[in-house]
Amino acid sequence: MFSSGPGLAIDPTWVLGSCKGILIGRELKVEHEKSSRVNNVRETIQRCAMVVLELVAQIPLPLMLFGVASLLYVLYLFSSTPGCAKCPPGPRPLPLLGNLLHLDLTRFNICTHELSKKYGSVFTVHLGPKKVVIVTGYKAVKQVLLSPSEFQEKDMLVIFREMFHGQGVLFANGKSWKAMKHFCLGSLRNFGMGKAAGEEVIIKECNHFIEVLEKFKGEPFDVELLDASVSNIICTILFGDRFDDADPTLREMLAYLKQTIDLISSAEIQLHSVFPWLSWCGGLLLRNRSEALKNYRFCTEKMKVLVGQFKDTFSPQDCRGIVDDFLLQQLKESDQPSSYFSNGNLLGIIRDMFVAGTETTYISLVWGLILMAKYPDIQDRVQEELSQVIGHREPRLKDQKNLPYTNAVIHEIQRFGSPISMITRTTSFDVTFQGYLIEKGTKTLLSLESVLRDEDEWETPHSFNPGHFLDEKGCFTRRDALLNFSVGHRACPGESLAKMELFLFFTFLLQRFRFSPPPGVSQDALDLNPVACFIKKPSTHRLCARTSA
Ligand code: HEM
Repeated sequence: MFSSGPGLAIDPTWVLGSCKGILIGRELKVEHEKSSRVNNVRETIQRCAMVVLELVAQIPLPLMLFGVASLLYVLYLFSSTPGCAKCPPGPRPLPLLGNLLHLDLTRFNICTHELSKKYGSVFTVHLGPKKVVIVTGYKAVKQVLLSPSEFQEKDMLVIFREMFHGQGVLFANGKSWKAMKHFCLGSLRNFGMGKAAGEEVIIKECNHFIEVLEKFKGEPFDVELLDASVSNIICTILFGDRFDDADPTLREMLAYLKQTIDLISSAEIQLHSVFPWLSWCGGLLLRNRSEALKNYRFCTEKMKVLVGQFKDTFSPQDCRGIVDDFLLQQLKESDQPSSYFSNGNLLGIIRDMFVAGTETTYISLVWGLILMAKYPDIQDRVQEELSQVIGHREPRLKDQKNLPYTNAVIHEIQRFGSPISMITRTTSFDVTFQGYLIEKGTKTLLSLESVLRDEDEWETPHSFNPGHFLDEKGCFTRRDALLNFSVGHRACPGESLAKMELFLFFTFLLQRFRFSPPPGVSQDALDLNPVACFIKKPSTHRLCARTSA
């Protein structure tokens, strides 16, 4: 995915830094050695690369930049407009670099918005030599998502293929994905979603987080503290029990998850996805890639230990959670050589549920608290409604229908602060879409952000406005264009669970606390611009939570 990641723009300081690193003789590391023949070829390429880089490094920088710019300009002038007449339109690409120099990928959503104004809701850009079709706006994106067969497969960053090998759900395709998605939906229903037991698990975590916040006595706290409580919900559903907040396994997994998301957002990894052959230069040029792969291997080892403990204590009569449910299925299909219930898929399911079930919900909640601190009038109205309808007792899911304003605010938080701004697909065959030809295997980026900010669907798309979800009588009203969980065959299987979590956490916290910016920071100064990242995260990190009167 190329969401609002900080981009493919090549930072010259980074390139020079890497060259310098090479010249001072950093040791060559060649990853994933498969055969000595391949190694020899790689080593030769690396040696050649070093020689070339040494030569290039001797050229004065201004001269080198002038040379590269002139070469690209000449190539641009002599290149014919690529693509076919029937393909979606788009800016004219440079040879090799495509539109990388036109696109500010640290503001990819804004770029996409601007390009869609010029070229329409379906257009082509070239990320390096790779042609990518971008689809924007509610109508076009929904049409792709609900297409029966045209855009079936998910397209993935190269690093995800290297890490996950098509196991699990999130980064899988084909028959294995289908079997695992079916399992996830069924097992989530059994152990979490739409059940009283699921509600109890969430309420336990809400009360736990309230205790954590009370210890700050109104002093500023780091919103990242929320991640352990949110994560413990999916951990309980997976493993049958929560981790202590300070448990080293939980802390390490959360830290590695955050670090890996930042690494994957880096220019290096985005660049690698455009030019996969860069990995032939080993760990030298792609240190973030090596670091992300190392993190992933570390987490996989941790998960293997956990799974081992589960296998040792597994009893088919007493399923503790999704992991046991998987082991039971594995046992039932043990005589079927083609079964998808493999150990690899078990690790994949745990990883996907942990990642998707933690980061997205936690970020949505953080957006919610920041928005309440920024707009105290809206916070007042929510607290007034909670006090009238619920009073001092604990909120419950059944209260939702009696809290129209609070419900509208929670839905608007999901629209305004949706963590996933882009999803990817690829065409399974040549497709005619909205009159354009999209050739087989074309990477297709669907901008969910453009749906959630579609000017034809939302009255004030760029402002936080709970009125989007209220009718003229003040009753809560659903909006079809709220596609933050996606739709169609790849839609989020955790949608119901996430909605339960958002409602309960939000009402528990707002009933108990008044959220405000830290001392010295005004409401106006609270920054609503997301940090450029693979996942759309807010940049503010500290807030105050004072006990409500
Ligand atoms: C506010 C919270 C959440 C949001 C906004 C969200 C959103 C999404 C989106 C947009 C997708 C991609 C769908 C696509 O490619 O079309 C997705 C996939 C997925 N989500 Fe969520 N999600 C959330 C919470 C959760 C939770 C709590 C879980 C786990 C229980 C979860 C598990 C998954 C999985 C396993 C997939 C992959 C589905 C597939 O590829 O078929 N998500 N989610």
